[in-house]
Amino acid sequence: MAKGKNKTSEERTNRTKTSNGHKSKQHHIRKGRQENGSQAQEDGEKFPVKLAMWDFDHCDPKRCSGKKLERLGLIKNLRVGQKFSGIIVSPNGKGVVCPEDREIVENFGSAVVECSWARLEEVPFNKIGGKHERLLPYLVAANPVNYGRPWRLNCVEAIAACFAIVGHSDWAELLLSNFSWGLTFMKINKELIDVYSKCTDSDSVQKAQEEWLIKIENEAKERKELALKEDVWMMGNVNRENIDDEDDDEEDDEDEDEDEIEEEDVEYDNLGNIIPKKEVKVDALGNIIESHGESDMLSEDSTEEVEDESEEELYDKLGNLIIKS
Ligand SMILES: C[S@@+](CC[C@H](N)C(=O)[O-])C[C@H]1O[C@@H](n2cnc3c(N)ncnc32)[C@H](O)[C@@H]1O
Repeated sequence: MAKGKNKTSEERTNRTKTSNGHKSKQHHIRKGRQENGSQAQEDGEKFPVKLAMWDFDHCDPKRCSGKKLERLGLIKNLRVGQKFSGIIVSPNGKGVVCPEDREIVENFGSAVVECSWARLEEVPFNKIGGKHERLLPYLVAANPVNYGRPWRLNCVEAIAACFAIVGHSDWAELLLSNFSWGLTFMKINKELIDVYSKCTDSDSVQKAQEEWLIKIENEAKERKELALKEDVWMMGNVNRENIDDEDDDEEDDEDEDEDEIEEEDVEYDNLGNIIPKKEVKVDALGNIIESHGESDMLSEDSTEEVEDESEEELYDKLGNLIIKS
C-alpha cells in the first residue's frame, strides 16, 4: 500500500508544524488508535484554558508529553517568532510561578517549550516566550523518563504544576489524567503544592521553596544519622560476636592448655594427685642430656617423699645396697 494511503482525510489535514517548521513527528503514529479512551476524547470537550507549546522536535514522539497533548487536541503549536500572552513555564523564566499568576492563567492560559533538556542551548529563547516567563519552584518529576528528579518536569507536569500553584489543582488533575503515571505527580508533590498555593508572590514561593529544601536536607541528615546508628548497633552485635569469638578462642586456648597439662605434662599418682611428667631433653643421637624430673618440678612435699624413699635405702661401707628383709 502506498505511503499515506491508509490515512483518513481528517488525519492528513490534521498535520501540524513544529516550531522548527518541520512536520510534527507525531504523524508517524496513527491518530485515534493511541488516544482511544483518554479522558479528553471521552469528554469531547476542550480544555478550560488555552495550552500552547513551542515544539523543537527534539524528543521521541512516543515518550513526548507535549506531542501526546497535541495528538489529544489539547495543546496548540506556536511558531518561533510568535509570542504568548499567558504564563510561559520556561527554563528561561526569571521569577517562579506563584498564586498571583492565577488571573493571567485563567485569562490567557499556559505555554511550555517542548525541547530536550540536553539541547536547551539550541532553543532561540529570544525569539519565543512573552511577558510572563516563569520558572517552576522545587517539585519532583513523576514521569517515566525523569522519575524522582527535582525541577526536571516534562511539559504536561510543568503545565499541571503551574495550574496547581495558582490554585487550579482541578485543571492539573484533568490534564494529568491523560497519562497513566500522571496523577502520581500530584500525589508525590501534594504537600509542597499545598505550601506553594498558599503563598502570594514569586518571592514568597521562593522563600517557601528554600525552607522546604532546608527541611528535607535536615530530614536526610537525620535519616543518615539514624542509619549510621543502626549500622553501629548492628556492628555492635558483630563486635559482640567477635568478643564472644575471642572469648571462645580464649576458652578454646584454655581448653587446649588444660588438655596439654592433662595429656602431656601431668601424670597421676595412686591417690589421684597430679604429678607433672618428666621433661626430657635428648641430643641429636637421641641420648638423654638433661632431665627436669620430679625433683625439679614437684612441690616441696613431693621432694620430701623422694628423700623419704632414699632414707629407706641403706648402703654398707663398700657402698653396696643393703636389701631389707
Ligand atoms: C525541556 S522540556 C522536556 C519535555 C519532555 N520531552 C516531554 O516529554 O514533555 C520540558 C519543558 O517543561 C517546562 N519545564 C519543566 N520543568 C521546568 C522548570 N523547573 N522550570 C521551568 N520550566 C520547566 C519547560 O517549558 C521545559 O522546556
